[in-house]
Amino acid sequence: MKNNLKYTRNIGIAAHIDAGKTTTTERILFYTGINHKIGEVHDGTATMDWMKQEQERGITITSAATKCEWLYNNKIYKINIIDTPGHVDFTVEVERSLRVLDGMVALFSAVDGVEPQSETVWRQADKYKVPRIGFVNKMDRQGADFFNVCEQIKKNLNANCLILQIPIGIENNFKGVVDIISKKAIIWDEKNYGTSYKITSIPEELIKITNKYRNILLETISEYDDEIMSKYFKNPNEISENEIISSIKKSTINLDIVPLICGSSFKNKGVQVMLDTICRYLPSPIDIKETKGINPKTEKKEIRKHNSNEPFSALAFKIATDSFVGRLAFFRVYSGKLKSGTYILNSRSGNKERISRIYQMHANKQNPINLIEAGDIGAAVGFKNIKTGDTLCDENYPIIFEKISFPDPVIGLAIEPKYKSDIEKMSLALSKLSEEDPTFIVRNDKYTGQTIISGMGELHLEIILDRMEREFKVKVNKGNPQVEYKEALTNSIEHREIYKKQTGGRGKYADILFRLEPGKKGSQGLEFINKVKGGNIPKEYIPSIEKAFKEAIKNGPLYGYELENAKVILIDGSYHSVDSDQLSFELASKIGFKNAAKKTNTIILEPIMKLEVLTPPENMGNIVGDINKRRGIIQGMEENRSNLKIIKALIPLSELFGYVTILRTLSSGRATSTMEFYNYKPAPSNIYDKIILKKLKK
Ligand SMILES: Nc1nc2c(ncn2[C@@H]2O[C@H](COP(=O)(O)OP(=O)(O)OP(=O)(O)O)[C@@H](O)[C@H]2O)c(=O)[nH]1
Repeated sequence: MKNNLKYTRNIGIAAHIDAGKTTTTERILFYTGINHKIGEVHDGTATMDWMKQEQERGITITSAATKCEWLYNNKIYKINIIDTPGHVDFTVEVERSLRVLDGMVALFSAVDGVEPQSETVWRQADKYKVPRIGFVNKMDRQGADFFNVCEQIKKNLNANCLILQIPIGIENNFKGVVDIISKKAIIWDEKNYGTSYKITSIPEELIKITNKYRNILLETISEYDDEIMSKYFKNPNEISENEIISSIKKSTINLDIVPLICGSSFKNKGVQVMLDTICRYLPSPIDIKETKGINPKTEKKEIRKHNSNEPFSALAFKIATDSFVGRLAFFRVYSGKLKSGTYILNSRSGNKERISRIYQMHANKQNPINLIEAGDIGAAVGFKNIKTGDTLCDENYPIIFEKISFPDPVIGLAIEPKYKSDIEKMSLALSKLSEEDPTFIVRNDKYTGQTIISGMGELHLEIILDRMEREFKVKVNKGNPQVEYKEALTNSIEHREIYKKQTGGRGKYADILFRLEPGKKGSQGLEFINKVKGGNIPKEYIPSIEKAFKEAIKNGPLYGYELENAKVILIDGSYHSVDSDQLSFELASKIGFKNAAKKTNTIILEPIMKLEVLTPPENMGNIVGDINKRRGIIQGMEENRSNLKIIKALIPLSELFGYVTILRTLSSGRATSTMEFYNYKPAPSNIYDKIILKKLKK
């Protein structure tokens, strides 16, 4: 079939945990004919939750991609869907998916409204400028209130919501919706899993409210559309349905408005209309015309038009190990086409790679295809060296797209294999798992020699250990969870390092003079500036110096924790025409960093978490008192519609281990909490003693 980009949609479904993402995706697969039966999360039969751990726990852990087709307005639309996890420990899955998607369906629970993780995914979508529609799910549940959720979205997410539907009935009695644009009612059939529905006239009692919201709709879109505005003032009845639809699409793509609809995925109501809404308002790859990047050779900006006739370019957004096909790299094609069996350039590594096979993904199943074109999402095998965020391109037209940024892991765990003979198996498992997951990091503690694995939270590490046991057959002993601190320089130092070795034959020589400084506030990693004049250090050695410093800052001078940031200004140096080589300069930089860093003043930074507790009012005093005792700072208190108090606080991670159990005790099991990384802050001095004591004990 010809790839008609106009009728392609690449979308993600994202929300707070349990809002119903997987349930909704399962309905989509059923109504689009991909599945002949509806899979349910609670039965462990959801297609998209294919991992054993997902089925057992009823949560999504890894984002799954699939493709389906939907007939809208007499055209077949091809929709690539990514179902993402809601739990904050797996936020990386949302981040990387949003980076390559053109649109998002933000799901909300009609009862719980905007929840902490809804805010996180919303911010992530803002960051990547992803147009979105909102689907207020669970309209059948007791306490459901569509208009209240709309108000919360406006207030808490600062969104310009555009209500497109009025619910018909509510809770147990939820039957369907009034479509404000067509002024028609859609009532779902209770039988046949909602596959059939009636389109009828608006129930008498909803005419007034429909007219009210139709007016609000026209007013809102006319703010962004002069033509609609002038017609609206002359005679609103003259504005046609098609004009309204194309105006909404334009403003949605420009991120000016967010269309809102509602339904109940579990009760099979509203999902077909959601698919129509995706086709109607979310952008096709050609609505977003181009992607910007940098040509690594000229270092100049370039663009790739989203078009199959342009040179090939794609972004790898996920690496997964599959037991049958091996290492699978998921990628989004921005321009050109790729045939299986051909070569591409990985512009990060500079290596040419042969793509032996290309697949269209359906959860964990691969359907082999020969060709993939601009606008599409697929997976491939054959890569020797590939990382999440790599740009893949035509070797004659190299380009590097903006990288995906990932948060640093904050919780660590010391592990060792249960059986000595498993050492190699363990290191293979760890390297495969960290290749898949950029927020899972493995390091050796420089003081204790232990292997420390670190991740986004306790659940994240629990799942990693579970996967090690099941997929790689390695059992491990583990220590208690520990905080992954960071170190920060507070002053700058100038240092000269001369690395010299005379061995009789060709020796080694490198001389560098550099300044080591704290990095820019809020920045991460190394900023490297080369100020060497007149070829005192030949150009070809500079990248080795930069690489060595980048590596060196992973081991801070105080306790070996990673430096939050640093700036290195290479000022001068000298070389020897025979003895100098890249390795000499690399070693001079590594040793130079250690020696310079020893002379700096370094402090410890500790991760601070954003904690949100939901509790009955009578337990609030106890919980707030406890938060204060744990060095927490209360940020605010609110009340939700069920009269529960919401306590928001910033609190050091080191005070939050086992918090779920503590909260249970404080509230007799009635309060719940969510936490999410906020920032790093200088730790009080007693933390230094704690760290040293721990390391000495080991
Ligand atoms: N009553 C009702 N329950 C729903 C609805 N949609 C989902 N659920 C239930 O809510 C629970 C969570 O649904 P999921 O689809 O797993 O939610 P999710 O957002 O994918 O969850 P995570 O992936 O773990 O973040 C399940 O028990 C569903 O059956 C709905 O429309 N009405």
